[in-house]
Amino acid sequence: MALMAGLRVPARALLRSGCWLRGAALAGAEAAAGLGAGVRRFGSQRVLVEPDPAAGVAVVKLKSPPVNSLSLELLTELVISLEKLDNDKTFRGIVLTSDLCGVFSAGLDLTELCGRSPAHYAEYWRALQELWLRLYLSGLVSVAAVNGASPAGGCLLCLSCDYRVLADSPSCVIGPNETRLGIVAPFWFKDCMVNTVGHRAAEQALQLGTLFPPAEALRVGLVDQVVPEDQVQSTALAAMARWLAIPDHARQLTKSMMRKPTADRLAKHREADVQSFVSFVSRDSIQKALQTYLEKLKQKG
Ligand SMILES: CC/C=C\C/C=C\C/C=C\C=C\CC(=O)SCCNC(=O)CCNC(=O)[C@H](O)C(C)(C)COP(=O)(O)OP(=O)(O)OC[C@H]1O[C@@H](n2cnc3c(N)ncnc32)[C@H](O)[C@@H]1OP(=O)(O)O
Repeated sequence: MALMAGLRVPARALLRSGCWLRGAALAGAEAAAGLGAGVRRFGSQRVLVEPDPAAGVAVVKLKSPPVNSLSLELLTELVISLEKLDNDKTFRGIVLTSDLCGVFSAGLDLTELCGRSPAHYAEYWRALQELWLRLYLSGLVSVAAVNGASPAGGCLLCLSCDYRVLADSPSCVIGPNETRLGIVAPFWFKDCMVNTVGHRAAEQALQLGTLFPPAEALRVGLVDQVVPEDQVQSTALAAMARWLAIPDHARQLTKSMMRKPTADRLAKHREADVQSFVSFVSRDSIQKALQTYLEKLKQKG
């Protein structure tokens, strides 16, 4: 741990801030490329939105150090940003990526699932459902530029997008590792897996809690492209251009036809799903398993 301005800041977070410095340099490059002129970044504390109105695309960056775990705050801020972009006719597509080095998203924030009240668990789960439904059914083209590890809930975010580009680095693992924590992915995560990689591959990955390295993720169809780390965003933007070449109304109706039945399974039973989660996560055995996992993570650090 390093001490900074009276706050305990993990050394890893300071290292990752190297990415933010690189981000500042990139901002200069963007300005030089014309993005700066009259185009302003917006967003919130944990979600940075870099709009390119001329292209109709916004790059949405998760920036909740140290690992972009999906806290209630991050979920809420992401929903708000997506809603804003969905309702703004300027935009036809988003690239979802991470502003941190080496991590796309660590999945659900385990501190939200440990030692809290049933009311808190319910609020948290509703926020996660809201984010998934909004992203999964968004009329915008969504491309995930997966520039870091993306376990469990991080993988769900990627699967909710239309297209996935993963960085070719051994640390960039992606997959549904829930069972390894002693927990169970919700049925709508399972459905997303099945829709993406097929029943057999999904069943194996979900039961075994597999975290796929890039080449395996590509082979199984969990991601669509694997490219060198420094080409993830440009490749995502190139993919976006291909998707944007299709008329919106035809693509959107097709997307809805493909995805609505899956989304409706949750939309029609949201409250039952909340209650099922609350009773599952409140069990002593699950609380113990989550605490133990969280402690192991902290000791590793
Ligand atoms: C009946 C059924 C009904 C409904 C469904 C029921 C239940 C479903 C319930 C839950 C579903 C959950 C899905 C999930 O997403 S669970 C989360 C799974 N995520 C993980 O396993 C990832 C764990 N993290 C890592 O593997 C690594 O941190 C990493 C690869 C992402 C990054 O590695 P680094 O070496 O770069 O960083 P670390 O040193 O490991 O971590 C830094 C720091 O961050 C803390 N942390 C990491 N991950 C999480 C997390 N997910 N939540 C909270 N905090 C996390 C870690 O402890 C370190 O903290 P300190 O700095 O030491 O304090």
